Amino acid sequence: MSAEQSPVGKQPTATYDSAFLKACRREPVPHTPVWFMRQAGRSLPEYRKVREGIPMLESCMRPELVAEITLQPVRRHGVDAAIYFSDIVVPLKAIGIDLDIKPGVGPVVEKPIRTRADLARLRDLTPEDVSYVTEAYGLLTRELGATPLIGFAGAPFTLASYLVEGGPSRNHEHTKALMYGDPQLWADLLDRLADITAAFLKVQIEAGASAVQLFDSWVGALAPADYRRFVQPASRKVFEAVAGYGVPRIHFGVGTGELLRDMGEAGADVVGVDWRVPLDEAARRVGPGKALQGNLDPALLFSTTEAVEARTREILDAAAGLEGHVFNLGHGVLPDTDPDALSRLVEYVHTRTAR
Ligand SMILES: O=C(O)CCc1c2[nH]c(c1CC(=O)O)Cc1[nH]c(c(CC(=O)O)c1CCC(=O)O)Cc1[nH]c(c(CC(=O)O)c1CCC(=O)O)Cc1[nH]c(c(CCC(=O)O)c1CC(=O)O)C2
Repeated sequence: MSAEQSPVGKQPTATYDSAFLKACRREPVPHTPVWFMRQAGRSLPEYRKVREGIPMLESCMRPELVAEITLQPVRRHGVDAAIYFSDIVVPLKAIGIDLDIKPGVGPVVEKPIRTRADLARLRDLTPEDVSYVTEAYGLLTRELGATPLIGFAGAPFTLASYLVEGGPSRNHEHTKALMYGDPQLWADLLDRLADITAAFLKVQIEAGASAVQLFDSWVGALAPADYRRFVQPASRKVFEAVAGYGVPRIHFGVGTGELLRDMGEAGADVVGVDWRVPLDEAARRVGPGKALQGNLDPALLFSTTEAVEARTREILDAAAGLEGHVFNLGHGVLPDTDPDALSRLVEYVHTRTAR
């Protein structure tokens, strides 16, 4: 690791000059960088082994375990970036919301948030609430050398959906009932969540995150006009709060083909695209001045190597004219994915795009 300091914070120059961060900044790259959402986790036997008997949320609070799990896919696949091992509900747990991650279900909130009185339960997040995060970043930045570490958080809409529904939801009916029925309470709820999310991202950047990704996984459930009215102000507040650090800000959601421009305009430097929109079309929708990330259908990894490579070539061709491209899946690695298929994919993208 170089002792030289980069233009951004305490980041070593070798990290600043990595292919991943260059692509995010829309600079020329030696090869297209690759990482995968959910690259750590259940697809890896070494993850299942170290997680044995430890509940998900507890594992997120043990710095040594977090560091080990975060490093596993970097060692195995040779990806161009690590993503901090955590979950989008960790900051909510840290401020005392009574929630758990139930195996096979996902995050479940004991008492959903639906009234003005409930808002008082959403207090500010302080660095002390998540001291284990700062500690784990310290371990990780030492181990990772030049490999950038991505921090992340859930966006206000997606967090609100979990809090209002009380768990994962297909139709978001309680969330939408609140949003349309009491716009002022909704705006106040999203504003609270924006402050909590911004504070959580700041902790991660100050501890060494080289980039951050804001997951608005479920916002594709909204029409563009509703997105702009009910969601964009809070997402913009999060992005503005971390703008001064100068680290790339990635914004991602599923089924967001109609929202790509608005999500970019919320303040992202890099817009994540799922598999439903080809990257050249996504670039037209997003407009100039932003890099794109994506977008292989994660289910394709259950097919043949030939099928994966054929679709990957199409993606790389569609990305050829982009200002910056980070290769990723269109959503997270599915739990039963063959890890060797992921390793082969990294190798394939690197070889195909070597300049
Ligand atoms: O309802 C669902 O489909 C998933 C809900 C669910 C969440 N955490 C969860 C679950 C249960 C599960 O995955 O089985 C619970 C959860 N979160 C995570 C894991 C580990 C794994 O997937 O094997 C797990 C499974 C826990 C276990 O091992 O039992 C870790 C996680 N969540 C997340 C991330 C960030 C990333 O994707 O890279 C990461 C870190 C991955 C890494 O370090 O490589 C983010 C996350 N968690 C969550 C969401 C909301 C979107 C969604 O609901 O799909 C999102 C954002 C997204 O993936 O779009 C909520």
